[in-house]
Amino acid sequence: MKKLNDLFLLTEEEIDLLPNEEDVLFYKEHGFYTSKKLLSDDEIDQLLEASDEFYKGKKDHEIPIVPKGATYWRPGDKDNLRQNCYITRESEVFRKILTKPIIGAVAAKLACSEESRLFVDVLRYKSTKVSEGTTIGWHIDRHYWQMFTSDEMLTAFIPLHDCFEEHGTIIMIDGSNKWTEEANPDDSTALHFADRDVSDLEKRLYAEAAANGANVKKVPINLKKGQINFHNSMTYHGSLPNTSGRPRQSVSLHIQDKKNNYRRHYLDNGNVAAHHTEQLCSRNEDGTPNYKDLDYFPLLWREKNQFSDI
Ligand SMILES: O=C(O)CCC(=O)C(=O)O
Ligand SMILES: [Fe+2]
Repeated sequence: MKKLNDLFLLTEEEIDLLPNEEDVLFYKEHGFYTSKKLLSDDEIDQLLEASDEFYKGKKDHEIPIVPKGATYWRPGDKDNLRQNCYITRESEVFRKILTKPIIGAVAAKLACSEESRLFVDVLRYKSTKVSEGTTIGWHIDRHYWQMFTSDEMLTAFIPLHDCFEEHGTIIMIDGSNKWTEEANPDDSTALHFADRDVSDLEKRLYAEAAANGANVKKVPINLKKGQINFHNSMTYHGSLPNTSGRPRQSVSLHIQDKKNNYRRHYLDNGNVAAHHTEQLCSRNEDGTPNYKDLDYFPLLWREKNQFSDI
């Protein structure tokens, strides 16, 4: 029988791509880390081609329902910012390339975890020279993920081309992963950023910084094709319109660390915090969503010797 271990081997070259101790310390201190080139030009080109096909309607598999609350662009929808959750389920090419062990291994190393599991993904297409609806307001991903126990979940931002400030690349708020929530202790931030007012989010960012006695230092993340930026779920980030002349195309992979689990969390309005993935994944015996359902949340990486046969 094939051992799961065999699926999680890195080549010598890939081992050299892992973050070192200093990189992990940088990540802990600043809340983000930019990798070496983890994807080849050929892999990125395959992803671009697959996304062109996807936007024309080609799907290798279809999710059974588009869950309520999931962003899911369809041809004919407004074209300023296309956002499609579940691309690694619907496209074989995305699935194959983005579940390469090296991506999960880097995530695990940063989170100091023996394992990483995919949580959910979003393919994005930010039209060029369109300002309306293309700013992604300041937020921390944890606000949307209150149904989880772990603060160590993280996101891999993977552009499908060189991605610089002019493309409206992702921007990190340096060190904000260490802030505690002082100024905005309510749950309105749990609304998806697409449903929030950008200037309100800007005000909240500055209020939060002031309450923490910190300055807002915005760090645009310039990435060469194949590089990936990882940010912690507690790090404030956002992005601005794309002025480059080409669409900004990217995928965000949201990743669970090993210890992450479901918890019942009540929002201020009395509702239980719920994520749209819960409409698809299996349930535990007690009826709670199974965030270890390896069908919906595949393993991206597991340290050797952690498990036996599959
Ligand atoms: O694509 C962007 O500019 C931001 C995406 C984002 O918020 C994320 O990856 O968590
Ligand atoms: Fe985010």
